[in-house]
Amino acid sequence: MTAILKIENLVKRFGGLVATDHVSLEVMPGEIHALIGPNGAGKSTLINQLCGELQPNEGAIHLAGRDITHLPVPARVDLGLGRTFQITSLLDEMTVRDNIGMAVQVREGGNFRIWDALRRRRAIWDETDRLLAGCQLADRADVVVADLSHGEKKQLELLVAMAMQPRLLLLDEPMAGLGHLESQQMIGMLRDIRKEAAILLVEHDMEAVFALADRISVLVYGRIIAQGSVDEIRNDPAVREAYLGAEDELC
Ligand SMILES: Nc1ncnc2c1ncn2[C@@H]1O[C@H](COP(=O)(O)OP(=O)(O)OP(=O)(O)O)[C@@H](O)[C@H]1O
Repeated sequence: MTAILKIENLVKRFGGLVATDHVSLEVMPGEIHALIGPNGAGKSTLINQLCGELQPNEGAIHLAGRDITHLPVPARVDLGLGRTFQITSLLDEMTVRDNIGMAVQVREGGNFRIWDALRRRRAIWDETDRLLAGCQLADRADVVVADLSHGEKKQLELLVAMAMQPRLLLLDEPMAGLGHLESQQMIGMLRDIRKEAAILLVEHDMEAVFALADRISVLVYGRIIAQGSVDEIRNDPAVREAYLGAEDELC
């Protein structure tokens, strides 16, 4: 089976600092692969190279078998790379349904200026309703974004990303700022989403990582120090020492 994402020996230097140091990992179809590590480990630098916002100094990135290392951001999106954009990308005065519908429309090649004419098209709303079905947000479809809670905005952000039909979704701390109930809802959404897109999950919330991940890579000072299943990572002495330190944090 071809990996959806294959990263080979990715190196990114900022002057004398090696922020990602020969990082290699694979994400298989249907898999949730978590990337964990302490502050400054290089997680965001890695994600930014995958998105195309940073160019690596060495190494290669393959998406579903295609070398995307030197492709610009929009070309990567066209090939199926998706990410969330930290709520700021949501349109505050528009409803939940319109935000998703607009993203569906963008994927189909339309643009914001002709949105009013396009919003009457049935196919857009069928796809929007499909994305909303089964989500907590379905009951809030006609609420404007400005009136949503933080957790609801994060759920909407995820649905907007899924409207682009990515093969691989890059998620940078989806649990950040969520309460316990909202985190549980987010975990449920991510479990559903994995049926449609593989996920590379950067997350500090270990409860969520252990609940969701098929495989975990541990990044410390730019290097992968361990890769494995939840049990393998939990029981790895090097991970305990280098990353979390306190044993009970991994339980
Ligand atoms: N544009 C930049 N110029 C110089 N140094 C940078 C730049 N971006 C990141 N760094 C450095 O690279 C290292 C990795 O940073 P990065 O933000 O990728 O870590 P992180 O694992 O995402 O941390 P956090 O969990 O705090 O978000 C850090 O030492 C950081 O200071």
